[in-house]
Amino acid sequence: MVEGLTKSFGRQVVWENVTMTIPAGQISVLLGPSGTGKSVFLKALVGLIRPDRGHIWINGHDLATCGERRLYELRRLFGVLFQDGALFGSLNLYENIAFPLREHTRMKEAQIRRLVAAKLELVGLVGAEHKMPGEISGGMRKRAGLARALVLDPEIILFDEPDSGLDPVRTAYLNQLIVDLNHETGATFLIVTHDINSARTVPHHIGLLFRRELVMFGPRERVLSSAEPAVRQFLNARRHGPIGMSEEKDVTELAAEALLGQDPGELPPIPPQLTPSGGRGGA
Ligand SMILES: Nc1ncnc2c1ncn2[C@@H]1O[C@H](COP(=O)(O)OP(=O)(O)OP(=O)(O)O)[C@@H](O)[C@H]1O
Repeated sequence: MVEGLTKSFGRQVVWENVTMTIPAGQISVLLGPSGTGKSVFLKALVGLIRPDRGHIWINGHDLATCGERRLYELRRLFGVLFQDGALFGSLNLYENIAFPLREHTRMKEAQIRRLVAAKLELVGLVGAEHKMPGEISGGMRKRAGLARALVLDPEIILFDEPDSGLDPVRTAYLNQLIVDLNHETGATFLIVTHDINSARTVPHHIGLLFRRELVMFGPRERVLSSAEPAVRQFLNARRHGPIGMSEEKDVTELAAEALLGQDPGELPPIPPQLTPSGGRGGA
C-alpha cells in the first residue's frame, strides 16, 4: 500500500502524492512516458531511494520511514529483476543465483545447490549453470536474473523493463513465464514496461504515471477501455493526445490538434489476458 508518496531531486518533482494499493498475489503493470520516474518508483519501493513524503506500508511496517535495520529485513521480502538482469559478470550463473543465499542466509552448500537447481528449472536454464553472463543471450540473462530474484522466495517481485532488448518471440516466452511464475508462487508482481502488447495482455492491473502523478491505476479492462486522454493515448500507442514527442504537449498544441479535429478513433477490442500454461516451454 503506497500512500501520498512524493519524490523530488532538487527542485525537480519526479512524482507527487502517489497513492495505490498494489493487489497482493496479482500482476500489476506500471506505464508512463520516458522520464516520468518509473524506475525511481521501483527504487523507492525497495528502499534504495527514500521518498520525501508519504508511506509504503508492507506487513504493517512503513518502509518509507523505518530505520536501517528494519529496512534490511523488509528488503528480503522483495525480489528485483533489473533491466539487463544485473548479473555479476565475473560469476557463473550458479554463483550469481546463489549470491543472495550466501549474503542473507547461513545455508550449507548442499541446500544452496538444491535451491539454485530448483530456480534454474523454474526459469528453464537447466544445464546452463556453468556459463558466464557474457556467453549467453540477453533472454537467458534475463531469465538468470529472474532466477536470482526468486531465490529467497520473495513476496513481492519488481521487474524493470523485463522485455527491453528482447525480440517479439522471446518477449512472448518471457511474458508466459511471468504469468506462470505468478500463478505458481502467489507473489505480488509489479512490472515496469514500455511494451504495450505486454501491458495489454499480462497484468491484472495497470497504472500510468504522467505529469508527475499517477493518472490512473485499476483493473486491466477498465484501464484499457478508459477515455482518459493520456491513458487512451498511451495504451493505444497514438500520437493524438496530451503526450508529446519529448514532453507533454502545451495548451496551444492541444488546441491546434482539437481544431484540426484529429479523431483519436475507436478503441481496439480488449485482448484476452494471458493465462497460466500449466506446463513450461523454453525460450
Ligand atoms: N539519483 C538521481 N538523482 C537525480 N535525478 C534523478 C536520479 N534518478 C533519476 N533522476 C531523474 O528522475 C527522473 C525520472 O527518472 P526515471 O529513470 O525513474 O524515469 P523512467 O520513467 O524510468 O524513464 P524510462 O522510461 O526512460 O526508463 C529523470 O528526470 C531522471 O533524470
